Amino acid sequence: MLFMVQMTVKKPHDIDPAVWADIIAREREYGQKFMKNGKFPHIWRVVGKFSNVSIFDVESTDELHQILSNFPLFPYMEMEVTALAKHPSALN
Ligand SMILES: O=C(O)C[C@H]1C=CC(=O)O1
Repeated sequence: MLFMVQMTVKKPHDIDPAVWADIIAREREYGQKFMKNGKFPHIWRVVGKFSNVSIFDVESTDELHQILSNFPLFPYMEMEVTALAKHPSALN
């Protein structure tokens, strides 16, 4: 099942820079684990925003929720999830 997820980061203005840097480092490591195993094949930056558009390829909505809710940045992100279906004009 394919999902498009837009994640928008809401950085607390008063967060300790070292704490934030640690969260960002753990976020990268956690996300790249799913990029390597094929469950998170795309991530794109939304130009001009601290936001991304990502594609997840998972078995179920429960699996997607499990992955998303364990992102270290989860408490600091708004997420919009869109289920994707094959387009009839798609060549592959
Ligand atoms: O920088 C971001 O857009 C936040 C974030 C969410 C997943 C990831 O790898 O980074």
